[in-house]
Amino acid sequence: MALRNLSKLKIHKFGIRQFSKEANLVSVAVNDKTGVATLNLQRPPVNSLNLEILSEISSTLTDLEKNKTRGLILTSKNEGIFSAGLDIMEMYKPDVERMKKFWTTLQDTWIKLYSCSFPSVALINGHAPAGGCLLALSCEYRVMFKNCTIGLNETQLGIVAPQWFISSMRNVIGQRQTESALTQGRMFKTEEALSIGMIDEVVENNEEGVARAAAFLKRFERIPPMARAMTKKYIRKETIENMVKNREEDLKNFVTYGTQPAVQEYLGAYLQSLKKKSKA
Ligand SMILES: CCCCC/C=C\C/C=C\CC/C=C/CC(=O)SCCNC(=O)CCNC(=O)[C@H](O)C(C)(C)COP(=O)(O)OP(=O)(O)OC[C@H]1O[C@@H](n2cnc3c(N)ncnc32)[C@H](O)[C@@H]1OP(=O)(O)O
Repeated sequence: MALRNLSKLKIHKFGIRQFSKEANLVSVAVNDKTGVATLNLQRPPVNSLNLEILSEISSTLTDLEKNKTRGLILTSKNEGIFSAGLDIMEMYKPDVERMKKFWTTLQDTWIKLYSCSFPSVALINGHAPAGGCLLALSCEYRVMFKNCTIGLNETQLGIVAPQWFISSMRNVIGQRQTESALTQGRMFKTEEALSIGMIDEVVENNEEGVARAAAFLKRFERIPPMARAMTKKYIRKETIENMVKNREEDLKNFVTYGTQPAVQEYLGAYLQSLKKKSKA
C-alpha cells in the first residue's frame, strides 16, 4: 500500500498503520496514536545502501514530510546490522551512468533526512560503518545497542569521506574528535561512541530501544512543530547549503576519484577481504 494514501491506510488492531513499498527494501509503520513513523531498512544480509534502497528511503522521506509525520525512528529489520554503509558494488568496476545516479540519490537522501522538519532518531540496533554511520548522524538523536560499532571508516578503505559526511560528524562530536576519528578511519565500540557524544543512549534490546527513541520524540509533544522545525532549519542551514551549492562538484569528484585505478584496487581488495571473512 502506498504511503501517499496514508489516509486510506488500514488501521491494525494495535493502532499501528502498516504499509510497505513494492520492492520491500524498506518498510514503514506509523503509530496511529503518536503519529511516529518507524522506517525499517531491510536489504539482507547487511542493509548495504545501493541505488534501489536509497531511492526507497528518499521517496519515503518525501512521503513522511508530506503526511506531516510527528517523528521518525530509523532502524533496521536485520538486527545485528544497522547498515553496512554504501554498497561497495556500486563503486567497484562501476557503470558510470549508474554510479552518477547512485551518488545523486545518496545526496538527495541525505538532504531530506538532514533537513526533515520532524524530529528523527536512529535506533542503531547493529553495526553502523561509513554510510550507515552517516544515516545515524543525520538524525537528531541516537540510541544504540551494546556490542556494536559505528564510525566513518573510509580512510581504511583507501577512500575519502566527502565534506558533507565530515560536517555531519563534526556537527555532532566537534572538530577535534572528528579529525582524529576520520584520519584513522576509526570505528567506535558502543561505549566509546557514548563517551565522545556520537550516540546519546545505550540500550540492551529492541524493546528498550524503541521506548527510549519514543521518549526522545515525546519531548516535542508540547513544542509547537513550526517553531521546532524552523529552529532545526536555522541550525542545520549552513551545512545543507554548503552541500547543495557544491553538489555538482561533489558528484564530479566522486566519479573522478572513485574510478581512479588505485581506488579501484583498494575497493577490490577490500571486497575480497570481506568475502574471505564471510567464508572463514
Ligand atoms: C580528492 C577529492 C576527494 C573528494 C571525495 C569525493 C568522493 C569520495 C569518494 C568516495 C566516497 C565513498 C564513500 C563511501 C562510504 C561507504 O559507506 S563505503 C562502505 C563501507 N562499509 C564497510 O566498510 C562495511 C563493510 N562490512 C562490514 O564491516 C561487515 O560486513 C559488517 C557490516 C560488520 C557485517 O559483518 P557480518 O559478519 O555480519 O557480515 P559479513 O561481513 O559476512 O558480510 C555479509 C556479506 O555482505 C557483504 N558486504 C558487507 N558489507 C558490504 C558493503 N558495504 N557493500 C557490499 N557488500 C558488503 C560481504 O562481502 C558478505 O558478502 P558474501 O561473502 O557474498 O556473503
